Amino acid sequence: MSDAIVRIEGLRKAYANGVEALKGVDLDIRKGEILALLGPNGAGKTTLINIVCGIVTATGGQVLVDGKNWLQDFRSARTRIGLVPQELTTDAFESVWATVSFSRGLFGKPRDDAKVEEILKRLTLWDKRKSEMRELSGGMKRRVMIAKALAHEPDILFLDEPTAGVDVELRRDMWELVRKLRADGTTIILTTHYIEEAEEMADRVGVIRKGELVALGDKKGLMAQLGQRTLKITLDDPISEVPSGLSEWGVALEDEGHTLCYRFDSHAEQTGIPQLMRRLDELHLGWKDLATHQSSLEDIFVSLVHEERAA
Ligand SMILES: Nc1ncnc2c1ncn2[C@@H]1O[C@H](COP(=O)(O)OP(=O)(O)OP(=O)(O)O)[C@@H](O)[C@H]1O
Repeated sequence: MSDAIVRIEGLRKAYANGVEALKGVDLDIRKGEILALLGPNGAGKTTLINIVCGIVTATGGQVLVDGKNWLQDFRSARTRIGLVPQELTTDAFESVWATVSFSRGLFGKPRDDAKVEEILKRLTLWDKRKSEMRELSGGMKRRVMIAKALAHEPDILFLDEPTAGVDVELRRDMWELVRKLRADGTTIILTTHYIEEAEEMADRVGVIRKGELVALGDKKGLMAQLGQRTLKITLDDPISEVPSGLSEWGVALEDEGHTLCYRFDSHAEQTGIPQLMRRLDELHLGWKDLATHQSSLEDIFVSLVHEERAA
């Protein structure tokens, strides 16, 4: 058994128009972690979140919140979960206080001014409590959305692209805030397009592509699992094309013929490097420098997205 607070099993969604947004996703979310779901536009991230939060109905599979089926035990699941949606959904003329306080009532929680005050202070919104939503900056509005999602005291928080279209400074601010929430014991699942965000924030990263979870792990684990190394061989003299004698290594030519690049799996028993170097000798290809490079999370993500385009 794992320590999953949310267990997603074989989750499927086919929309009425025939789009298969999720094709059987299995995912365990661990208590107290920050999990980032990365994926290109239309990968299925929002659909996944919306199903777990009860906004979209699944066409297959189930979600267990603390071991209980989320539909059979819907009220309890919904109380445990907070959602900050992608779109800002608030009444422009409502005050910050009313927006947050009202949201608490929606979940059947009794009025608790002390709790609302605590949440507003935690999100540095206390000074703005009387302001109408329309008077707030974009960053403040996002904070209110988080306060709203926290109003009924959930311990699992879903953030759907919390920093989309937000400037770098505000983004860092948001990261700080999310870290604080985690330190207070909240489990956080966020979706993002920004690899930097996933790298910076997440304990684990999942990559969703075309409705499937194609990778999952901590950053180092993912790099070890999916990352490749590249050996760059700087030649004495440039060449115009890769000699046929090197075809079995699948090397590429870069830097206007000055550099041969060989991608290899550093975990494989045989990297093929000694044989490649011998072949270079046989072909009388002189070289003056060798360097290896480990692919980053960004390289991995880009190659996964490329695979999608090619598919
Ligand atoms: N209500 C809907 N009806 C029909 N198709 C939908 C609906 N909502 C989403 N889709 C389709 O389902 C697929 C997954 O969309 P989803 O919004 O879950 O992706 P996403 O990964 O969140 O994308 P983005 O990063 O752009 O928000 C897309 O092809 C999308 O067009």
